[in-house]
Amino acid sequence: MGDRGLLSRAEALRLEPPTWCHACHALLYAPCSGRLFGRVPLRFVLLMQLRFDGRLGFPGGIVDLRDGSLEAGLLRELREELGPGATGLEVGPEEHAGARPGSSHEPRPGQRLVAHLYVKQLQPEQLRDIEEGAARAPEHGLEVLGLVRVPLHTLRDGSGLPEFLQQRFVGSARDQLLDALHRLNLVPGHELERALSLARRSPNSQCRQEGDPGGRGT
Ligand SMILES: O=c1[nH]cnc2c1ncn2[C@H]1C[C@H](O)[C@@H](COP(=O)(O)OP(=O)(O)O)O1
Repeated sequence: MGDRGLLSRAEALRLEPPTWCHACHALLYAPCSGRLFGRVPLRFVLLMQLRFDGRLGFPGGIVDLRDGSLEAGLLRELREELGPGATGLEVGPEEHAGARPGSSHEPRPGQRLVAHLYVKQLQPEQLRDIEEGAARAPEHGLEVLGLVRVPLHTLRDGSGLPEFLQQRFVGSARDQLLDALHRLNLVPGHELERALSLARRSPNSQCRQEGDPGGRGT
C-alpha cells in the first residue's frame, strides 16, 4: 500500500472479479504558455469531462480484465469518449498513478470498485487535437457532454480552482485530481493549499476535508 491508501498497479490487480471491478481513467495534460487576461500564467492545460450524470470525472471507464490489460481497456474507453484525437494515444503501465479501492460508487450490488488513474503528459498540439476531435467521439452527447479545461489558477477574488473544486465530482475523481496536482506540481504547493482553503470556506462548499490530500508540507 502506497501513500494515502493508494495501491500500486500490481497490488490492485490482486483484487479479482467478481468481487472487484476495475475502472481506469486518464488525466491528460500538456504545458501551456498562455496567460489569462495577458497576465496570469496558465502553465498547464488539464482535461476533465462533464458526464451524462452532471458530474465531473476523467475520461475512461470500467475495464473487463478478460479483454486484455488494464491499459488496453482504458485505451478502448478513451477512443470511445475522446474520438479521433485519441487514435494515436498510448498509455502504458508506467503511467499508472495509483489505484483507490472501495470508492463509494459500487458498480453493482455486492461488487466493489477499484479506481485506477493514469497520468499522461502530452504535447500541446496532441491535447488540442483531442479537444477538437472530442465532438466527433462516439460517446459525445451521450455519456460525455463535453471536455473541460480545469482552471489551475486562483484569482484575487478567490475564483478559478477554488470554485472548480466545489463542483460535483464522480467517485474519487476529486481526490485523484488533487493528488495529481500535488504530485506533478501542476499547481505550486502554497497555491494548492490556498485554493483548498478557499474552497472549504465557501458557504456552498461540498469539499470534504477528509478527502483532501494531506502531508503536502506546504
Ligand atoms: O474520473 C473518475 N475517477 C474515479 N472514479 C470514476 C471516475 N469516473 C467514473 N468513476 C467511477 C464511477 C463508476 O462507478 C465507475 C465507472 O464509471 P464510468 O466512467 O461511467 O464507466 P462506464 O462508462 O460505466 O464503463 O467509475
